[in-house]
Amino acid sequence: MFTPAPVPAATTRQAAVLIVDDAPAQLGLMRSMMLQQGYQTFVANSGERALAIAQRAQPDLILLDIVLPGMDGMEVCRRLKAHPSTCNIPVIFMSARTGTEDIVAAFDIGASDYIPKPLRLAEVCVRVRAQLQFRRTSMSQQQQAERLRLIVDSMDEGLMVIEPSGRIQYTNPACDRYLGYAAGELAGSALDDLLAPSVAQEYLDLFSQSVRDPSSPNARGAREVLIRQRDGILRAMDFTLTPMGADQPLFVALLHDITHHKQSENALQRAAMVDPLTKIANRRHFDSFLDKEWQRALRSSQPLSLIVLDVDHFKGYNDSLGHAAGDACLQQVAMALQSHALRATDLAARYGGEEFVLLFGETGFEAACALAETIRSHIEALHIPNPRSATSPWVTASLGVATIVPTQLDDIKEFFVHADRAMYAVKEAGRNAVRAVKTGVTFGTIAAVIDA
Ligand SMILES: Nc1nc2c(ncn2[C@@H]2O[C@H](COP(=O)(O)OP(=O)(O)OP(=O)(O)O)[C@@H](O)[C@H]2O)c(=O)[nH]1
Repeated sequence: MFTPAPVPAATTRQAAVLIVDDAPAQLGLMRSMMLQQGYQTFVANSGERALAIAQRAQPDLILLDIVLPGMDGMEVCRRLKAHPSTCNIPVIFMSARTGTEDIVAAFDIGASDYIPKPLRLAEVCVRVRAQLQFRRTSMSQQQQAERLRLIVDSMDEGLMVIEPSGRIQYTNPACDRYLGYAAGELAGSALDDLLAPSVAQEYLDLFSQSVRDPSSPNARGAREVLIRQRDGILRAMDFTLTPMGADQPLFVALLHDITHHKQSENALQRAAMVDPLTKIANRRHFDSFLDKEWQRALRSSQPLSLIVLDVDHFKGYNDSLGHAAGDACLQQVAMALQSHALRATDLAARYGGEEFVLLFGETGFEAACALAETIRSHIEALHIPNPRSATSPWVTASLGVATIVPTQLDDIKEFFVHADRAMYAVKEAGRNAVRAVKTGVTFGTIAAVIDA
């Protein structure tokens, strides 16, 4: 009689085999052989029992006789394959029926192997071992695939698999979440449904270049893009693209949401442009705004007007009412100024201390003088008491206005100096008034000073 050598423990550890046969002698023989091989064994002498044990014990393999009392082996196999908890257990049939039809039918219902009876024990052993080995390999592949799926599903970064045509093949849950889509909804969409046409086209060019020449260094790329969410809102993302190197040319895009980063960057940028006390534009913002408007006026030959405004007797205000009241007063003045600079080409700013500036694009001399006078009377009408002022019981301001139609021969600093000088002239003349000057080569080299 054949006595197979036990298989090494490492390959048989914990492998459990269910043997199903209605002949007790056969069952006993098979069992001792499987035990000898180092397998854990379960036995059943009917189909019903086999199903119950399979469900409960979850063996790694079932050796199944076809001819059984009651439910036959074929039906047992059919039921095992129909049940989610037993469908992956390999079934090896053992039968004296060796006709082609029987064998084909067995494989058709999901058998993994078919051993003819009378059994040759050595053959049974190697077939069992081969099936267990195959199961172990495919289970570890499944586990690996499952682990990868879990990683991709739980990633915080969005992931997209894209075909060279720009068709999206797969998106992970983070990507769906970022863009507001249901699971699987994005599969089949085109990249240009999500990106601006020019950006999508750049990627399509990159895809075809990468397919033509996979070693091309440009086939990878990380950049900041705006991606359209399902609701149409654009979202800033870091988009990193990598060719997958699979049989089929595919690209993996990683999406990292930078909306918050962008928001704080924008907030920082805004903060850098705002005066912290009055919340209107600061000097730096004003200077760059003046530069831009100057260039625009140069191109359009439109007039540009600048008002320099200084609060009168403000030292006295602080000295009598305190620095905190002084701050509140500057805030009120700032709000009043802001309310007169409403167009996109206007800007009111705190230039420093109690000095403010206003720029009015496309605004001529008369309009600027009228505006300055409105602003002066607005501040006076705030009726902020200034007990130490020699000019008025209320807080007042002195305003200098300069208007220019700039040319290449004019100087932006000179323009500012003219407005500043006009303001100082008001101070010298008694404060709480407006003085205006037309300046620059267009109006003549001598500035015309006009009391408004
Ligand atoms: N409360 C407060 N005071 C400020 C601030 N910045 C500047 N000042 C004060 O503004 C005052 C300006 O005083 P001066 O430059 O002497 O001018 P003035 O008293 O307004 O006199 P005239 O300009 O000649 O009418 C100083 O006392 C500064 O301390 C500020 O942010 N808050």
